[in-house]
Amino acid sequence: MKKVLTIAGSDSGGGAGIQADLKTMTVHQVYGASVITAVTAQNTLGVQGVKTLSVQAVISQLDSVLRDIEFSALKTGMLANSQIIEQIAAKIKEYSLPNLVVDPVMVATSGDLLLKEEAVETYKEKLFPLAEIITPNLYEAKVLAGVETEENNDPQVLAEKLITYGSSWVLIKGGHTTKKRSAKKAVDLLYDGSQFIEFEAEHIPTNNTHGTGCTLSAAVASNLARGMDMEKAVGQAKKFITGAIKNNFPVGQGNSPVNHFWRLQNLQHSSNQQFS
Ligand SMILES: Nc1ncnc2c1ncn2[C@@H]1O[C@H](COP(=O)(O)OP(=O)(O)O)[C@@H](O)[C@H]1O
Ligand SMILES: Cc1ncc(COP(=O)(O)O)c(N)n1
Repeated sequence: MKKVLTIAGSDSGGGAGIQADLKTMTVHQVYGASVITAVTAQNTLGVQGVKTLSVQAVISQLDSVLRDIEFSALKTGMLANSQIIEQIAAKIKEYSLPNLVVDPVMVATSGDLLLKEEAVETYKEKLFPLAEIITPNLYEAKVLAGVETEENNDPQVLAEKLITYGSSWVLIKGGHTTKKRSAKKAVDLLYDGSQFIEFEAEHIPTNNTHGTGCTLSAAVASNLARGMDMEKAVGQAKKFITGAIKNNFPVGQGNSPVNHFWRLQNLQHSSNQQFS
């Protein structure tokens, strides 16, 4: 079985972060290991507290797993600050880890900040050049491109800017343009510096989208670990997240997480053609 590592924050509510990643990896039939960067006190209503671990604590977890386990892919989620990003980048280089998926998490769906502002430059300088793919949402893409005005919402222009930071691929997620309940499509844009590929799915009119970004990037990492090329890995991950949003179920009193298990239910009830 292929092994995949997530380096991210813990969501006590179980819908995003490390918890979403491990559930996603499990239903993709890869072995998931985790390095925790921060512990959030979080539920479906929002983030009530954040305790970021010391750089030493993060690196010691990373050394433990990297000395022992061979990973076919890894993803990063909430990295909290620039010191953590810098040290993680150094370790990824040291161990020549393959198939790095960077989800540059900045803000939770609830609006709570998960990254120090000064860390944006460190992402660009240290981590993106090592990444196979970066997966910002539209808001994150604009911050990373240094674009703040409303008129610069064109994902193609943003992708062209972000690819210059050195990742092999950029995926700009369309969830934030499709938050409006009237939206018909949820479109994500993949770019490798020469070709734009759009992934289109039906837009599901719901607020129960907690953990969508984490889940999508963990699915991409799992698919890459299983040997898919980037276009297929993203295409399958997009189908997975769409089903997970569609099949959400009530969890707490706020915005429910996506349903990671729909794929298991689906596997039980179908001949598994869709995911083979
Ligand atoms: N309401 C929705 N209906 C269908 N797909 C959605 C919806 N909201 C988000 N998505 C999809 O979920 C994935 C994560 O996107 P997004 O929500 O923008 O990321 P993030 O959680 O990082 O903000 C993308 O593939 C996006 O198109
Ligand atoms: C620990 C942690 N990591 C990431 C997110 C972002 O997830 P989302 O934007 O989908 O709520 C989160 N809420 N908590």
